[in-house]
Amino acid sequence: MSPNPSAPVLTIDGPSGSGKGTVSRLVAEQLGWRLLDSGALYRAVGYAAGAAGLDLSDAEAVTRCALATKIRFHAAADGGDTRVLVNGHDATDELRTETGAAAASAIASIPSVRQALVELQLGFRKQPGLVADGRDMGTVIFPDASFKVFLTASAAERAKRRYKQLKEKGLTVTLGGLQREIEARDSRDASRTVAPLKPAADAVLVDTTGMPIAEVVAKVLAVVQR
Ligand SMILES: Nc1ncnc2c1ncn2[C@@H]1O[C@H](COP(=O)(O)OP(=O)(O)O)[C@@H](O)[C@H]1O
Ligand SMILES: Nc1ccn([C@H]2C[C@H](O)[C@@H](COP(=O)(O)OP(=O)(O)O)O2)c(=O)n1
Repeated sequence: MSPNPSAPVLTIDGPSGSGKGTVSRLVAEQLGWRLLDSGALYRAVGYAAGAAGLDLSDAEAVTRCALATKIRFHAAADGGDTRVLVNGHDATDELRTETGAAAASAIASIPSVRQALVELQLGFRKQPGLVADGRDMGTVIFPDASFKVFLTASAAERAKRRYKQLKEKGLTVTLGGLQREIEARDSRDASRTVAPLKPAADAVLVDTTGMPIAEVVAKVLAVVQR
């Protein structure tokens, strides 16, 4: 099936740990729509560039790498996290680390790398609809989306959520270290010149601090169903 520019799109943007991934997955399930985890694309390119020994600030080399990297999503056989295959290698676990996130954020500030990933992202737009999770879904990739949400939460709560999530995955992290990493990443994502992290003018803002996931999902579904 080819992309369908008339398929409805719900964009869910926001900073790290605001709940985009979790909420996008649940909302896509409820609506029966497809899902685009755009962060996983940037993580995959950062990973491929690192594996190839590239300097992550070398715009030309990383852009060539972004164009050449084969990224595939596969539903996990046990119903767990979707697996991400990078050039045929299941890199899901490496991609979810904070090192993977920092590499993604670094290469994501290169305009030609972002450009290299545009077509791929547009290709996810198919009937019956798409939930697109990221930083610039509502501002740059799908500016004509019918439904746009921007999730936020206090920096302290986002760091606590990420801490719990990574601990549960068995990773060694400290709360203070994570909070610093998340703040550095948010500040880089929000201050870059191309496609910075910011709400689209027509996005509905939802502050999820202290809000249970089910309530966030209900609020987002209400945006689509109103
Ligand atoms: N509203 C919420 N309240 C409590 N925990 C949440 C909430 N939203 C998400 N989480 C948890 O926080 C962690 C990070 O959420 P995630 O969806 O990966 O965020 P993002 O994609 O924005 O980085 C996950 O472990 C998730 O279960
Ligand atoms: N649409 C996107 C998605 C992610 N990025 C970059 C910036 C982010 O710090 C990294 C990782 O994004 P990801 O959504 O996977 O990270 P979080 O789950 O929010 O911590 O990729 C981006 O620049 N544009």
